[in-house]
Amino acid sequence: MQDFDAHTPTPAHETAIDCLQAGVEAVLPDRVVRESVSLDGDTLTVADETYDLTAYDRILVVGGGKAGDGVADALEAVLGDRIDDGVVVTPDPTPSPDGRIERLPGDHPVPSARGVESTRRLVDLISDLDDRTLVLAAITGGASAVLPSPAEGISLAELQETTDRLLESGAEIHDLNAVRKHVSTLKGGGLARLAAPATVVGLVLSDVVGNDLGVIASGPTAPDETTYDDALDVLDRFDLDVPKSVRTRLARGSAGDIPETPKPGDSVFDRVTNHVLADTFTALDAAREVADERGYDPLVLSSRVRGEAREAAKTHVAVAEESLATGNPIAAPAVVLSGGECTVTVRGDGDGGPNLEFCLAAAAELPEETVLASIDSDGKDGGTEVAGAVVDSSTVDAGDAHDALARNDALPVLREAGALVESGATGTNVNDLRVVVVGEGV
Ligand SMILES: O=C(O)C(=O)CO
Repeated sequence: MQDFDAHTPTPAHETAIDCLQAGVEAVLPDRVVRESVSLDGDTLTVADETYDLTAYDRILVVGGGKAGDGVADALEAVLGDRIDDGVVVTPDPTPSPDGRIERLPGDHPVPSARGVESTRRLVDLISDLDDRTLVLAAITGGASAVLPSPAEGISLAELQETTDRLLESGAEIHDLNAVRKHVSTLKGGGLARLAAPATVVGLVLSDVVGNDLGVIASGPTAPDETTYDDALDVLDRFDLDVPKSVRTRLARGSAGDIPETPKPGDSVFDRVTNHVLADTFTALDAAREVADERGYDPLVLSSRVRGEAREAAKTHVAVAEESLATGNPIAAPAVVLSGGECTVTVRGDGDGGPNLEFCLAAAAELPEETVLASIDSDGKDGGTEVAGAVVDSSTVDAGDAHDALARNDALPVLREAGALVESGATGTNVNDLRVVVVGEGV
């Protein structure tokens, strides 16, 4: 991963960026997998579980998402020629160093034709397995779009339109994925169902608040707690105008004409174990250490902040104000950290994403002696090519900020102010990471 590129005129700005960089480095798949997966003779250990490899004739690696490539690299490094075959689908696939795991392309945030083709290869690999096969599944955020397999009767164009509507709606990921799980074959436990009776071990990097396995990447290896009715309810609640084929499928499912996704207790999960190897808290913990080393009092406010980005920003400004005024919840100089997944309800046609909106809204109200930065850990906020921004009370004029927010156009204003944080694709994906440095730079 390249060093973050950001304007850091003061030590407080530097601290903010260094905290974020350390946070992302702590959740890079290579580091995370090597910390949790090891091979000793014929014993494979994943987190606290061991697998006797003499029980298997074949070991396959499948999966995908934004961190899929890194997970595959690390597994190749740990398992070497014990891996027999594999297909991993990611947005920017790099050739496998030893060619054991095929790396194929998929796209995000909207699924693409090449993603469908790549996923078909993965499906072919895991169809018809026996109980002497071990499947290691890289489950990482972004896979809902990167790894598409539209259900019968739904075209790619219809899946793309449905994804667009869902993304624009401001719906949270639980709702979004309740729909996606019911219009595709691999999601909602579909991968586990296809691979049964093989043993499936999910290696999960969570980008979902609360680490709900049924939601991360739309839960290909996890039981689905949602139903066709839930998916229909999402369409109604957000007043979503989706293609007829999608509504028809959900209605038929709701009427019992199409089988449900596998639920908790279903026998397809008898040989499935999922391990969450890293999440947002892992990143915040590393950021906290950096703040501590710099002489700040660190406080992890929450790894579960969600809701409309511009509203969450106000809460973070309020925390900074309180810290300066009364020393609560922590006295300055302090570093307040948070993570989570904010959303944006798109009303304008500008450029931006949740982290950019968060920063712009905060910049309009931040007290002096405060620096705030917010990034998407994957390095691309919303549909932009930038990770996020770092701001202080002098970054933007409050009126300009409000005008840009009304157009959902945070990117140009923050670019003009020289406030962008650029990292390129980081190769990993947990949630958004935020840092507020309150008080003088130490
Ligand atoms: O579903 C996805 O792909 C997400 O990014 C959430 O894990």
